[in-house]
Amino acid sequence: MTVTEQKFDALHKHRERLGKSRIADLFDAQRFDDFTATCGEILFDYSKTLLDTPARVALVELLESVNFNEKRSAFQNGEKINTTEDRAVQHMALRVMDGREIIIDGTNVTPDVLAVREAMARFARNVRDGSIAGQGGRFTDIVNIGIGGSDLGPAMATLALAPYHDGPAIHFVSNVDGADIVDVLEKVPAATTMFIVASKTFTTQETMTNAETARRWLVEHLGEEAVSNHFAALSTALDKTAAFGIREDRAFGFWDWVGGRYSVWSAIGLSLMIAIGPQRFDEFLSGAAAADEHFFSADPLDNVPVLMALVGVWHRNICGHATHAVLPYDNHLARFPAYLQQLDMESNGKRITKDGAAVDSETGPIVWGEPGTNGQHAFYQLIHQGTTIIPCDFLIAANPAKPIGDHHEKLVANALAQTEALMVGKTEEQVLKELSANGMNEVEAHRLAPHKAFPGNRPTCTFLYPELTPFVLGQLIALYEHKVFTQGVIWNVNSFDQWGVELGKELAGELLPLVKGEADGSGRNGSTLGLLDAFHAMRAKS
Ligand SMILES: O=P(O)(O)OC[C@H]1O[C@](O)(CO)[C@@H](O)[C@@H]1O
Repeated sequence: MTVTEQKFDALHKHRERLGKSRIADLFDAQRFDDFTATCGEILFDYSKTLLDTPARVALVELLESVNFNEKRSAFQNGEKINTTEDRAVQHMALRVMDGREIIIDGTNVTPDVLAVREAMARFARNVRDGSIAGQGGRFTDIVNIGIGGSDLGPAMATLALAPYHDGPAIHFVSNVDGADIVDVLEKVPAATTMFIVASKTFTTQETMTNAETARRWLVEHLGEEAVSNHFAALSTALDKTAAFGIREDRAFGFWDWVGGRYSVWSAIGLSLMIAIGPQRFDEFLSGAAAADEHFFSADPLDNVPVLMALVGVWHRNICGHATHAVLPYDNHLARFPAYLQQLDMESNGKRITKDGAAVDSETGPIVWGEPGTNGQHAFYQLIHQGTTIIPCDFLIAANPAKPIGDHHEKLVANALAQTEALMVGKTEEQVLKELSANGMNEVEAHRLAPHKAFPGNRPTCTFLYPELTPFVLGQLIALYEHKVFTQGVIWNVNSFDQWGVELGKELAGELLPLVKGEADGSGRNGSTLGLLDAFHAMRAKS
């Protein structure tokens, strides 16, 4: 047994020791202080989990057994930790605010980072004040065309920071489904619309198809000469942006050490910067930088992303919980769960270790979620009474984005009520007592009681922050990024590649001629052939 296997084994023993213990029974006067940590003004509460002090000690020992400090330093120092693509991983360099040196491959990348950030800020300011204008005057609408990390980050953050939005309207087009771009083109005025083509590789099928469609539409409305003024690009492949016809001074670059799902801090954040202005964008970066500082310096028990990771490993590997729900009680974070799906599942959805062997423990959980209170009236039934235990993250702002009446107090009361109900539950005896107090006869009360009882003992973590400012949003995202990194270290997987998306892309390329009816499918499986035949028959009828 390796040392890490021994540590996992010890954790399983802690789970056995805790047996049928109730989370609620772990509470004493100290537990809240002891099982919370802060990153700046963000409070992370993991006291409503079935972890006690000895189990937590064992989790920290697990972390030590994988040489976490050494691996975190390698990450921080720009070593090529993305070993299957031979790349460093340094999205933290994009949020350096003090001009400090960041060395990658022997070169200080900070001057280039700052130069692009400054060029973006100039461009954003000029677009916002109208000194860069379209054929019809000041740009009223910006359409970001991108997918995955080139869409989810800016789309999530632009919605999250809606209260700070004082620039032109921003639209996001990602899907190759023509409905996505057509819906947007139907509502934007060509003469005052700018298209930002966001693609790290500038080869992604969905994005390039949408970009070509946007280009054709613009040319139809305004003529070929409009393209240079109505298009910008964000990419690591500046040769390709030029080939598309995008002016050099409208193409903003970044680097291969920025993963797509970690790229909102780079030029990919341009649409967000145009929405909220460069100063607010800097605050967003500063929040992430503050979370970096925290992650790279705090001791494990004070380190929020490390604790998030350890709690997650406890739930995934030791308790066997396969999914993880993210439940923002903050409507502007509606896209946060989708953003985290890519961040977490594309990073740690792996079955092979960094050494090329099959993993011997479960890796990334299924991440999902919706804002509260909406989810309460949809899927919370299963979280409370279903057969699967789902650890949840609740996110709560102390202050509302849009104060009105007592909405916010009601929202917060609901969030706290859910975490309490999930932990405490309600026994059949309690239900029986309530029903008979309400005058129900005994037979009927006994018939209903099992349905109305809640098992409780369902774990939750809560993030409480003063208000969803650009700074806090930057912090929150970076905390989850570093959680994902830490779990990747524990599972010994490469959190920075995504080969699992390739096969589907290849097959889509092969199938396109069949879908277009330009080739026959001999040799393909019966289901795909059957579906193709049915598809062509339906198309022929319409
Ligand atoms: O920015 P690009 O190169 O268009 O890629 C978009 C997305 O596609 C992926 O490579 C997965 O298909 C993501 O990792 C990435 O964010």
